[in-house]
This record gives sequence, C-alpha cells and structure tokens, in this order.
Amino acid sequence: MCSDRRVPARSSAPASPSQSSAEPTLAELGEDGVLARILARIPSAGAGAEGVPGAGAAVEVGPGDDAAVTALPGRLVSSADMLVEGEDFLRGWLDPRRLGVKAGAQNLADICAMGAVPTGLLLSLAAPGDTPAAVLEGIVEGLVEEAGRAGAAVLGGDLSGAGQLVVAVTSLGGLDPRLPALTRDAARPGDVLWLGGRTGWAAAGLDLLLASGAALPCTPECAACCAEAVEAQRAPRPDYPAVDRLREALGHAREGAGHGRRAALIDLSDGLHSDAGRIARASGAVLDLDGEALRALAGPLVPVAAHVLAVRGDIPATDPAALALHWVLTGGEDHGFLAAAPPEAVPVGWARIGRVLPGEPEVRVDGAPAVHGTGGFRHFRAPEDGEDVTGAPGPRRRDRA
Ligand SMILES: Nc1ncnc2c1ncn2[C@@H]1O[C@H](COP(=O)(O)OP(=O)(O)OP(=O)(O)O)[C@@H](O)[C@H]1O
Ligand SMILES: Cc1ncc(C[n+]2csc(CCOP(=O)(O)O)c2C)c(N)n1
Ligand SMILES: [Mg+2]
Repeated sequence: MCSDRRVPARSSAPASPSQSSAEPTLAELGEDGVLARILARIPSAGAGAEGVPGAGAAVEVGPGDDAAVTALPGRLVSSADMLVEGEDFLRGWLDPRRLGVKAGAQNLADICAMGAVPTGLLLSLAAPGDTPAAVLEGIVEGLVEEAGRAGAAVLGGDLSGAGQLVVAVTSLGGLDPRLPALTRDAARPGDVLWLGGRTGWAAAGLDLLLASGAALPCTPECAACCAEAVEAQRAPRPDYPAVDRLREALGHAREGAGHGRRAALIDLSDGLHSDAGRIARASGAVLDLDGEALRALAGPLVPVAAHVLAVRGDIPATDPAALALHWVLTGGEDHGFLAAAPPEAVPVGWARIGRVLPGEPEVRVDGAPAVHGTGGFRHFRAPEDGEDVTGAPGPRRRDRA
C-alpha cells in the first residue's frame, strides 16, 4: 500500500466507528439532536449573524429559521451538485471533514465558473440511522471550511434518512450587474485555451485509492506526489481566485469597466477532454489542445502512475507517462478551470494549453483526435461498458464497499 497514511485500505471499516457510546448515532440522537449539533458548527446559525467571522458579511438570517436571508450582490447565480456513497466515494475512504470540503469545492467551483462570486451553500444530508453523528458533524465542518475559503457561508439545509450517505449541496452566488456571465458558448476561433488550477491529480488519487488494497510501499520518488493526489481526490482545493485573475486579464476588473472582452469558462469536473467538448459544442468550434502543454501537466504525475501500475502489476504493459497523460485528459474532480479567451487576455498564473479553431465542434490534441482516451466520467454507465470508473486503461475496478 502507498505509504501515505491518508490512503485507507479499500476493505477497511468506516473511518468513524459506529455504535460506541462516545459517538452516538443519528438514530440515538434523533433529528432535533442531530440538527443542534450541526447548527453548533455553522458560524452563521441563528438570526442576525451579520459580521460573524467566517459567516460571510452578507448573511442577515443564517440557519435556524424557515429560510436564510442574504444580501445579494447583483444577479442570482445558482447550481447544485451531490456526492453519493458508492458513486462518488466509497465508505472505506470516508473522512467526513474531507468529504465536506469536496462537496463545497465542487459546488463553489460551479459558481466561480460562471464568473460569479459564491455567497452561500445549502447542505442536504441523508444517511442511514446507524451512522455516527460525528460523520455529519465532520461533513458540516469541512463544508464550512471550504465555503470560508471562497468567501461564502453555509446558509442552511435539510436532513433525511437513506440507505447510503448522500451529501447534496445547492450553491448560490452573485454576478456583478455590469459583467457578462462566463458561459460555455463564448469561445471563438483565434481564442487561446487556458487552464486555471490543475487537472489529473484527483483522477490519480482515485486510482490510488482503488488500488490501495494491495500492500506496496511508495518509493521516495512517488510518496509526496501520491499523498498529494489522494488529497486532491478526497478534498480538492480549486483555485477560486484564478477566476478573478481571468476577469482582470479580460479587462473586467477595472473600476466601472463593464464591457471587457468575452471568454468561455467551465470547471473541470468530468475531465478536460469531456468538458472541453462542452465548450466546443456550445460555441460551435474546435478546441485544439497542445500536446506539449498536456505532457508538461502530466509530468509530475508520472511517478504516481508508475506506482499505480506497479500496484496493479501492470508494468511494463502500460507506460506510466501514458497513464499520467490519460489522467490529465480524462480525469475529473480537481475543478480546475478551462477558459477560452482572446489572445490579448493573458491571465496571471494560468497555463496556456491550446487554441480555438474554426470547424465542426470537436476536441483535438495537436490537430488530431485524442489518442489516450477521449472519455470522461459519466454517471449511469452500465458495468458491461468495459471502461473503469476513470476511463483509465486496465481492468474495471468499480467497487461498492
Ligand atoms: N435533475 C436536473 N434537473 C434540472 N437540471 C439539471 C438536472 N441535472 C442537471 N441539470 C442541469 O444540467 C446542466 C449540466 O449538469 P451537470 O451536473 O453536468 O453540470 P456541470 O457543471 O456540467 O458538471 P459539474 O456539476 O460536475 O461541474 C446544468 O445546467 C444543471 O443545472
Ligand atoms: C467511488 C468513485 N467512483 C468514481 C469516482 C469518479 N467520479 C465520480 S463523479 C465524477 C465527476 C463529477 O461528477 P458530477 O458530474 O456528478 O459532478 C467522477 C470523476 C469517484 N470519485 N468515486
Ligand atoms: Mg461545472
């Protein structure tokens, strides 16, 4: 197994042991008892929370009443995204705080990917009655932490029972009245493709987690990268301020400047190739990725790929560099940002990864259809579809613990 202690064995028990008297279950506490523990972890809980540290300055009425009241900067931007046990994480990997961070990240990134400012999150939780209350408390703490990183507050939510753990988040944000939303249909031939944040790391972490039942220690070359990849899968930390830097490059950030250049923007949740395809189709253009730039992004993941392949006993059948590139092209869940912007806009800290060309909508690498897998993650895929959950080369390894 990878030497990172944060990589749990696939077959291990839930991170929090249930049925210990020190850790009451949801059934033992009842809905009101659970809710009280949850609200105790949300800084904006209770009316009149304005100014509470971490609560977001715009919250007038936080969780605890029938609904929250928040001052909205500009137009309302709203989205929803959920994490379902067995589909988005396995029980054996469960780390409640990190799961809360992940739920926050995937929702906050969607708001930022419209060019908006995240303001609030609503958290709906469903779980079996024998779940330790500490699991839900940890999820709330992680969500509050990640919301705070993006300048948003947790505004409320809902509780219910279910056969498996479900973390469903609704996200709200505000869009400056003077600014255009950064939609997927705004790419034009001649634009440059930029990556804000990163991609491929969470997919590498997913493959490590799926392979971690096998006992094989990390080498000194891969230990730090493996730990980082697993952390990226369990608790991704999108670079939210990257979108502010894109706005600056577009000339939107100058005071009173409402009519800067257009740009298309998407957060990478399902995979670079798949999400680039969404911009291509919405904009009616070709997105041509630069192979050299992709290989540069894959470089730091090659030692992780070598480790995964060694754990799977797959060396030398698969080239580690090919697997690393495959993660970069098809791996989701890092919530990096892909932008298509006019060449005059050069966003600070973004990586140039391709260009937009005229033609029938499609994604290419160096002018040709991608070779190392064109997939991305899709829910509802039947097991007999053959590809594993990451679309990576190798046997299908979807396990439901
Ligand atoms: N059950 C649903 N009812 C209504 N609209 C939906 C539903 N599911 C998805 N959508 C809408 O379809 C669009 C695509 O949804 P999807 O979840 O793929 O979002 P995404 O941004 O592409 O991916 P991600 O949320 O992983 O970043 C979004 O506008 C979403 O609001
Ligand atoms: C057990 C397990 N299997 C597969 C994955 C990979 N995965 C799940 S959802 C998703 C894309 C975003 O989903 P959505 O479009 O719903 O936001 C990806 C890449 C995982 N994390 N855990
Ligand atoms: Mg999205």
